[in-house]
Amino acid sequence: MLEALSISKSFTADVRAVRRVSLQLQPGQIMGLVGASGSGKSTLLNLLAGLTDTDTGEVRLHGERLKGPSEVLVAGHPDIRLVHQEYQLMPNVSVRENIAYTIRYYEKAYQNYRVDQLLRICRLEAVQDRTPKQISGGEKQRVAIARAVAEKPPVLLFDEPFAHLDLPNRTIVRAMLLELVRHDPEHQTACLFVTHDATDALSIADTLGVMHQGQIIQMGTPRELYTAPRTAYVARMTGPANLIKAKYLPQLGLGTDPNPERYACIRPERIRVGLPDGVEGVVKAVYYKGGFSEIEVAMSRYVRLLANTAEPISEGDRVRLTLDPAAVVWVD
Ligand SMILES: Nc1ncnc2c1ncn2[C@@H]1O[C@H](COP(=O)(O)OP(=O)(O)OP(=O)(O)O)[C@@H](O)[C@H]1O
Repeated sequence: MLEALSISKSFTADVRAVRRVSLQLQPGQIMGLVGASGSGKSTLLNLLAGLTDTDTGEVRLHGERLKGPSEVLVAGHPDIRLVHQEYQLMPNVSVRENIAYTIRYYEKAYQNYRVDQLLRICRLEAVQDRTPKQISGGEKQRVAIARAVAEKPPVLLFDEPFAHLDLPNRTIVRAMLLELVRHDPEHQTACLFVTHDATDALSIADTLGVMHQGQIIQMGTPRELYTAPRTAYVARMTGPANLIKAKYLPQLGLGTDPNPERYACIRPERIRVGLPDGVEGVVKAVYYKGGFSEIEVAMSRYVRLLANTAEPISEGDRVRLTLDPAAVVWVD
């Protein structure tokens, strides 16, 4: 198990990149951390991997304190693999050799078996003899993951595994991570990844944390964070959200709060479109999403709402929206 006990890291007096972060990562668990650019995600990963010294607090692996780079000759720990955004592949050898390199001390027959298995899971069989220069960004990302998991490390850390990938590649990488982490009963890997986009995190993480200004401000299951965000920031980081001041709720057919400036969060899919008793508004924008359209509706001078509809709809149309009181979550 990998544990962070109130770890902090400052670069200068006013750049406190990570502030008193605590977490526990168990074997077989996939944890996602979502945060905006600069929220401290990469710094936290480096602290957890033993590649940066903590100022205060400690990281523990299997119950033992992880030494920082100032205390050891070679920074890091053999049981923890960190996959960077830059992939760090060896440029002049083939994909196959890149993957085999991490398990070069194993018997040849096992090496071949394991590399074949990873090439298959990561869908790299067709490009195995090419060098990294001759493959796409998505393929490079998959080689980097294959390399990291080859030796079945107990802890895998990923910096933005889905960044720079197109939709088909995101889907492949997502399925790969699940297969590699979950479907090997003998080697339960603990996996943590950071991302600025919660879409993938919501679908594969068992536990999701939201980072803001160096702190994890809320942690729970993806469903908990999506349906019960405690702050407006968590609501926005985990998906599309209507954040409406309490004073505007009565005009939308909802009860209000004693504090008129308090925000209510309502997810777009909780708003019904087109019921006869709804409140009327004017469609200002239509974003086609495939199975449905997200529409932006002006309800008054001060209130615009996002809602979803599968019906054909155009800018300028008048629509009626019905807000379910049970869908309101008060946030700070
Ligand atoms: N080596 C460094 N020296 C000084 N400041 C740093 C250093 N590394 C990071 N920072 C600062 O620490 C804060 C957190 O940076 P970090 O890279 O951890 O954020 P991040 O959430 O990973 O961002 P991104 O998503 O843009 O990669 C930022 O304000 C950054 O400018």
